[in-house]
Amino acid sequence: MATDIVLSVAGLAKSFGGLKAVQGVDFEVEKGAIVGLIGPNGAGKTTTFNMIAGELPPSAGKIILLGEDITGQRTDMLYHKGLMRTFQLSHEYARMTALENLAVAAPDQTGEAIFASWFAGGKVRAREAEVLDLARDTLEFLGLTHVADELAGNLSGGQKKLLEIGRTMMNDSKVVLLDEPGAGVNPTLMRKVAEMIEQLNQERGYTFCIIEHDMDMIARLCGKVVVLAEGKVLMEGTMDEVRNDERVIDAYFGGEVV
Ligand SMILES: Nc1ncnc2c1ncn2[C@@H]1O[C@H](COP(=O)(O)OP(=O)(O)OP(=O)(O)O)[C@@H](O)[C@H]1O
Repeated sequence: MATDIVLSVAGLAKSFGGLKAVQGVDFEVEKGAIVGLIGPNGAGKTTTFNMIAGELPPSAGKIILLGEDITGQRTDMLYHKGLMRTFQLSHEYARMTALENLAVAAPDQTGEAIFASWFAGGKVRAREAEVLDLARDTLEFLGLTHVADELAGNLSGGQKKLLEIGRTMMNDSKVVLLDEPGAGVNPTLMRKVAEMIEQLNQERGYTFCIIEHDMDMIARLCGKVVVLAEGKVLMEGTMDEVRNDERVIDAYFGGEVV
């Protein structure tokens, strides 16, 4: 395998009873790339993410992260290997503040999630002070400093999306799977989310794989787009190639020009 491939899936498949949700999917994500994973509802995109992120065991196939076979490894193991995902519906801790939500996403010095020890009492350790500093810096990067002490449950949908991206920054994740970062976000915030992704990609070297239904966002961000339909890769190419492909127009866009 070429060294510049950070993530690859080969023959990835998942069945739920008799339903073949994902049927032998292959694609590669190059280091420093932003790859789009698109397709109509029910195409198998989230199921593919769930398998890569260790939430669902594949029925068949292989997942290679940074040269290592990670097929079937759990989410927490992958977290320590620098792979994180965000969710279509944000997964914030509603009764914790925005700052605390980021702090608990950081690993502690031993590499364990800091969450377990966070509220254990005792004096604040040096690492916790460090984590709080990083959480504050991350909030500043996200433009969320003004809501640092607000309960995460009270944030807007868009602010919660930004917080999700912030969680991946607390672990300095190098490979990030974003599941619909634009869903439920207003156009202004959508541009901001796209800017954050570009900044993390260009300035911090993060590699992204993004599921998104907003084609403008995909066109803006992604060099390569992988199109799934009925659990299979229909094609991959640039957004221009994808837009003009008859199979994609038929399968994904119902015959209408994108
Ligand atoms: N846990 C599950 N049990 C049974 N069927 C499932 C399960 N998860 C997904 N499916 C089915 O697998 C297929 C693929 O679903 P998936 O969520 O991966 O699609 P998707 O491309 O992400 O769709 P969307 O764009 O609507 O989010 C669908 O038919 C869905 O109903």
